Amino acid sequence: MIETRGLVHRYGESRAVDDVSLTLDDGAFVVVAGPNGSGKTTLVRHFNGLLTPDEGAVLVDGDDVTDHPVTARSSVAMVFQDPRECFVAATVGADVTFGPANLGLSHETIAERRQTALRAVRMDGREDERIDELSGGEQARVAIAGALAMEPTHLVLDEPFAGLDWPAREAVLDHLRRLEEGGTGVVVVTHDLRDVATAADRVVVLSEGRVALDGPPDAVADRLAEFGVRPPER
Ligand SMILES: Nc1ncnc2c1ncn2[C@@H]1O[C@H](COP(=O)(O)OP(=O)(O)OP(=O)(O)O)[C@@H](O)[C@H]1O
Repeated sequence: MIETRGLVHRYGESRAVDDVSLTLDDGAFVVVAGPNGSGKTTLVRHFNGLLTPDEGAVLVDGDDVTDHPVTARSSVAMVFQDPRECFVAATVGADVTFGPANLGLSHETIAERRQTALRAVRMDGREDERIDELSGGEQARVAIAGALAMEPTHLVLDEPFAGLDWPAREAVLDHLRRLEEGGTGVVVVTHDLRDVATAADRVVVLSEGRVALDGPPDAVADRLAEFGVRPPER
């Protein structure tokens, strides 16, 4: 479970996240939406301790992430908006293997995880390719595979569909749905609900750093446009 309590994040005088209290259950598919600059990225970067609260706290499974950053990072995997921020190795296979190898798993388990993760994003068979020679969409898929291979209790993806074509979106979304059914919490940042409406259990809409709407997609759908969020198609 990820919990924020009265979370405030400031950049200078301005409050990018302003008193946000949320509880995100394991096994839920939560969309964080809102207009540009509403604080989505800043909020989710607190979920695994990448940022430090100016006020309030963030807890992962009851532990304050500021005091337990290592636990937070192994429980909550993050895929950044710019996939190049995620990479730690030169080739596809080495990158996806890095996280599980650090967990001290057996070679067999690591290979299985790499295979499953790459298949989920339709990048299997491309282990030896250099990441810097891939297209933006392919890089995004490798970044997602790297997070999937960690088999975290929560997976947080910031605008994961931006560079992907439809087949890749569908493949990733299918895999996210399966993860959620298996008990993994999934958090997706987006400003277009059409990508995720069929999978989402809950939509949290931020406006100027505050929670403006919070509920199941159907319950919030009519008010999304007010906050610059593209509603799901019906
Ligand atoms: N490193 C930073 N330094 C100063 N201000 C920042 C920084 N990062 C973000 N901001 C500001 O904080 C506010 C929230 O930004 P944030 O990126 O969290 O919003 P967002 O909803 O994710 O936006 P987008 O949809 O454009 O990615 C914005 O006004 C932004 O300009």
